[in-house]
Amino acid sequence: MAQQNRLQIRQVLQLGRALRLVWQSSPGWTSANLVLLVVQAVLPVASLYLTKLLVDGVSSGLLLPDKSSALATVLPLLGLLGLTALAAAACRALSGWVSEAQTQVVTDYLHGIVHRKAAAVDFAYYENARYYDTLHRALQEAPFRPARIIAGLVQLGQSVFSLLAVALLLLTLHWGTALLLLAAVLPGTLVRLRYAETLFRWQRLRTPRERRAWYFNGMLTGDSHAKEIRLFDLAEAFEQRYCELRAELRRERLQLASKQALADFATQAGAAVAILACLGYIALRTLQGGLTLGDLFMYFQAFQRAQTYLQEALGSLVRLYEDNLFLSYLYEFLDLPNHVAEPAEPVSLPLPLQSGIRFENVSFCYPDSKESALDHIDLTIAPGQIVAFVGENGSGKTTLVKLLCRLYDPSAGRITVDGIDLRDLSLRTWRQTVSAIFQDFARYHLSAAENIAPAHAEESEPIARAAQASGAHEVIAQLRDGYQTLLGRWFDQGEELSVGQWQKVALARAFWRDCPVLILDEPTSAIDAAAEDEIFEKFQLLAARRTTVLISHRLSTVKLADRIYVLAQGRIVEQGSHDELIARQGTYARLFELQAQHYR
Ligand SMILES: Nc1ncnc2c1ncn2[C@@H]1O[C@H](COP(=O)(O)OP(=O)(O)OP(=O)(O)O)[C@@H](O)[C@H]1O
Repeated sequence: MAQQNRLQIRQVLQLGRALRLVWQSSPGWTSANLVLLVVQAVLPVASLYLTKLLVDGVSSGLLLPDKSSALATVLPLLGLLGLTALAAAACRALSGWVSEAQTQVVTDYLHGIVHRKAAAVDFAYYENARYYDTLHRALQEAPFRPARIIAGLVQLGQSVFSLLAVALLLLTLHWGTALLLLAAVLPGTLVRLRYAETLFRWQRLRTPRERRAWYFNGMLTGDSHAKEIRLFDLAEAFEQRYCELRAELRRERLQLASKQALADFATQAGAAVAILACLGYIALRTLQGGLTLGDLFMYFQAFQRAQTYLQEALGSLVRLYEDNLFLSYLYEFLDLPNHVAEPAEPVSLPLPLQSGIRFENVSFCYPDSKESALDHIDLTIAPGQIVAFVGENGSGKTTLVKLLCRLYDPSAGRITVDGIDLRDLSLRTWRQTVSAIFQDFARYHLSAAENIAPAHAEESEPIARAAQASGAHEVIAQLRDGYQTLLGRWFDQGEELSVGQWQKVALARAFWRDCPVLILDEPTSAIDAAAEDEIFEKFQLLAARRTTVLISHRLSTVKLADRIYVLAQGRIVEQGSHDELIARQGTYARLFELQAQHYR
């Protein structure tokens, strides 16, 4: 409990971090907001004082024989009051506009921060459910909490400034009024603080269920499951599970909302009692002749306003506390550590490669997993060599290339390139050295050219060359606008491709980056046999200068590799050229024979 409290206090103390974010995103708008804040605080007090002068002017005018002479006092006061009201209205409008503009800027800025972090965190996080909970909470809270913090701070500033001004006025009546004010507002505020904490804790616990509900929602409304949902008649079952989850969350949220309603009632009731006591005192003093009618009016108003300001100030504090608690979700996300770390002093990698890539006794176990996915792997990939990995599902082939791409670091052993540990190269250097296509390749709903070279779509020649090598050129040439055609059906004018055509485009992307190391994880699984043959014919030319790692279940493709490694349960069980492995009559030969039978 004490630890929890300490944690929460630390979170609240991070208000500085929220303010820094707001300031960094929009210094100009923040300054404008501050100026408006001060002006808006002063205007109501000026208006109160002018009203008092007006009431006193009118009441003393009533005693004069020539009533019209009182107009000389009253009319300018009326004019000033009108000007004050006008200025207050202008400030309110301006303040609304400034706040809106600032909210937009801060929200976009925050999204930018989240995007950069999401792209920079270890890939491992994307294979971890807890990360998605954290990301989900950050995405839910990041866009609007800082804007609410700004609004809360503006409100707090306005209320505190106005309160100070009015409190000074009230103290001229009696010091006890300040105590009455506090007694009116404090208890309800404390209850609301408690409620904010309860809500925060609940929100944290509900994330997995909420994400599950979103998952069903996504399946019911997205395109990736639309076929199966119709064919297997899954809509009703999924809808029911969605509704159950939502109903459970709704029930819990409503319980919390009723607690909040109680807290609000406590605030209001306390305030009503205090107002009555104070108003009674002011009326009594006026009847006793201690106050003029103008004073009566001014103090009545001042007390009511002070009570409103105090309530607003404490309400803003509660909201700030709550917003800050919820912003801790964003900080939790932004502070996620990377385990695949950049070296303190990166070593440079001279190209072309000399001795090649070595796995030295490499073992790997996925985080939260008990079984090793790779077990004491030792192998060498010479520069310019085509090396293939084969093995049954789950034998560790993709894990091996994930390590090679440094999406993960080995749990034991090391991977070297020309004798340099991968961990000593800067991530950027290594990732620029490697190009890859994975089984779950991406389909960008962008133009065909952007699909091949996402950030260099204007480089038409190398794009076309890569597309020719992968067989994508023939596909793209038939599209309405060639390389400028938008692919996919997400956006208007987009043209959908078949799975194999998409794969050819993804393969072109891997070819386009003229990197010394090329990784092909099931690159032609959806491509027809004739096209595959052609691709690999061109590919041998293309790969001549490159070190290539190929994963494929099609052993007719694997045949072309200089060296083949057969994996089973994370270990290398056979290795050699195609002919050597066939001669050995082991697992590879058996698998090859099995596949060949289908074609006889
Ligand atoms: N993110 C992960 N977290 C935990 N375990 C994983 C993860 N990814 C894969 N594994 C496990 O690691 C082992 C090796 O998986 P890997 O994907 O490397 O196999 P593969 O040989 O590429 O299989 P396939 O031929 O089906 O693509 C499997 O037992 C798998 O269950």
